[in-house]
Amino acid sequence: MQPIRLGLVGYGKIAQDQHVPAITANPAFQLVAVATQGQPCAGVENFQSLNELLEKGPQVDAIAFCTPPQGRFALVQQALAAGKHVLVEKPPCATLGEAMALASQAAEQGVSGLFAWHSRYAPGIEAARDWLATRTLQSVQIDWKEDVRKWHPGQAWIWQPGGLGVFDPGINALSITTHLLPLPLFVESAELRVPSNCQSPIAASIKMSDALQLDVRAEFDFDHGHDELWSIEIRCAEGVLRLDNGGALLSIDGVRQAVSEEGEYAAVYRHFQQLIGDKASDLDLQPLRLVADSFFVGSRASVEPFHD
Ligand SMILES: NC(=O)C1=CN([C@@H]2O[C@H](COP(=O)(O)OP(=O)(O)OC[C@H]3O[C@@H](n4cnc5c(N)ncnc54)[C@H](O)[C@@H]3O)[C@@H](O)[C@H]2O)C=CC1
Ligand SMILES: O=C1O[C@@H]([C@H](O)CO)[C@H](O)[C@H]1O
Repeated sequence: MQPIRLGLVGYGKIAQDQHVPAITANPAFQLVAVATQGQPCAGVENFQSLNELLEKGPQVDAIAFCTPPQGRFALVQQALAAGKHVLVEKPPCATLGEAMALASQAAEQGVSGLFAWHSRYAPGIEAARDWLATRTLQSVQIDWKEDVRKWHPGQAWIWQPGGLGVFDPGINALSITTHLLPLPLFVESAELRVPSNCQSPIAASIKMSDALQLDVRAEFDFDHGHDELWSIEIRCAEGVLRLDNGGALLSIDGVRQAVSEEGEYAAVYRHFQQLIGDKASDLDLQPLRLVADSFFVGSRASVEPFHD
């Protein structure tokens, strides 16, 4: 079987850390070209833009997008219009409207699209989802705290409009939570703490609920220099489920559970391969909607300026 010829746009941190290793390890894909504005990718043809890749580069069947969310919409639109399958890093776009338009265009074009909510593929998520399916939910506490200087060094885009600030990692927690829970969530209130020299928050407290008044709370912190914390604790009538390390670890009533051995991005690309084979798409908008609603209803507090 011929491999899926893959182009990649935006050869930055996540492309180097995760995407290229996952693509290289999956024989169903062959990375044949990269379009990027930073350092080139070794071993493949490099182009300065998607336009140039599509016009002058080798034939590709699919394109992975690892650019910042601002400006990504036009790029993905161009790939869809060219009949390419698309894998789009999170958050899919800078706005909910753009993401909705991409979902419609992928359907109209009859190509496969994947909004790669990578945290949904963490090793403990499916076992957690199976356990929760027969339990009585009481409350959810999300704590998602990391150091932006470690994960986004020098990335000014994250503090600009459309860059989401702390919701850039925080949306991962929302993508897991919305995948685990049976009913859609909505935002009741939010407090956004925005550095005086930034356009997006460095910390946020969010209160969410669902149609059955489930109490869901989230604390996001992007300036959390010491022990990073990526945890979701779900209290049920029958016991307490806890995901730690971004979903890599699962415990129930304090007892560690067996989890998958597959890494997040290996699973993302295996899913993308399956969608292409099934002529299907997976373009969930709920995590981005919760972020948009947090910005809609969130109170703002100005905090000290951020310096990288
Ligand atoms: N940094 C991290 O730990 C993670 C980041 N992500 C997501 O991946 C996306 C990218 O993040 P990073 O890799 O950290 O950012 P980055 O700033 O390191 O990389 C972005 C890359 O896109 C390139 N680029 C920008 N505009 C372009 C254009 N029009 N055409 C071609 N290339 C263009 C830049 O030259 C740069 O190489 C974001 O949406 C982020 O949320 C996802 C998981 C983890
Ligand atoms: O998607 C993302 O993951 C984090 C980090 O890589 C691990 O939590 C990063 O801030 C965000 O872009």
